[in-house]
Amino acid sequence: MITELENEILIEKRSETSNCISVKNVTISFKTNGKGTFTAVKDIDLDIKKGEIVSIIGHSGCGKSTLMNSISGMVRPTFGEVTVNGSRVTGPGPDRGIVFQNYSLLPWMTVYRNVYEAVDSVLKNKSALEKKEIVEYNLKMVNLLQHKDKLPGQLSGGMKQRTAIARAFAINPSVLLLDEPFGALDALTKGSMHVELLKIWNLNKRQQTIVMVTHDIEEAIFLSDRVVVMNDGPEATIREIVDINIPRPRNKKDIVHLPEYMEVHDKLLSLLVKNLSIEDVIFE
Ligand SMILES: Nc1ncnc2c1ncn2[C@@H]1O[C@H](COP(=O)(O)OP(=O)(O)OP(=O)(O)O)[C@@H](O)[C@H]1O
Repeated sequence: MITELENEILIEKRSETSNCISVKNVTISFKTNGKGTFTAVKDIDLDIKKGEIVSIIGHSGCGKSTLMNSISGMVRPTFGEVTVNGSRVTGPGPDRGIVFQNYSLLPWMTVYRNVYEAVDSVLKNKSALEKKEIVEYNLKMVNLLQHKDKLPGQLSGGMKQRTAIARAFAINPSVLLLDEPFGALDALTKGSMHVELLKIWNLNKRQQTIVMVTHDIEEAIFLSDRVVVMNDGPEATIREIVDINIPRPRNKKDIVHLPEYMEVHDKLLSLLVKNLSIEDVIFE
């Protein structure tokens, strides 16, 4: 007879070996206006295990969103394939919640309605009361309950982004795809959203797979198990995948003093920043 805890560990161990997302030999080219093609990313191979948090980092325009969109199903690979939970991705699906950098809220619906519609279309077997509770819980989490009746046009950039985050969290998908989700937020809100994200991940027994595009090295280290560093495009490839071996739970204030943190921070900086210092210019 095994205990509940042993059972959970067994499940976790089993899931550690199974890939949730598999990007196989993916190349993505776009048609350009002048009848040519532009290859954004080339020959990408990336396996992400169930329950992993993986960040994608790289310079602006290198193809992070393109790679992410091949997982969300918004962009079809020109070559290669992406599978999620064993099924080939052919379009968006309710198993993947997405937060874009440009919010993507429906402008004619209130904050409450934007979240409710998503919950209503995905969690069909919940009662109306349960759906209302889920929406309110998630709006409270992002501090927007008091603004629930506003339209997107009446919100600040950060508030729009928080609405989009609440909407993605509310449907509790097995895969959460976050494209610079916290980019528009002030440092304090960003910090508390990081904690909320990890809280939700823990509540789901760390079984939810999270892929996040970011420009923020500290954010990537705090949240991730691995950081995928991309080369510049066109024809961008994966430059290196860096493991973040910092034990969880992580405390933002404490981890920065750990040798593992400093080592991985240095490594990411040197992979991403070409010139770490500038020569003083001497005017004669
Ligand atoms: N639909 C499209 N048609 C043509 N080119 C595209 C399309 N989508 C993306 N690209 C090009 O692909 C390249 C990668 O774009 P992508 O948005 O993936 O970069 P990114 O790394 O996410 O950038 P950022 O960090 O600035 O958001 C860019 O050169 C972009 O212009």
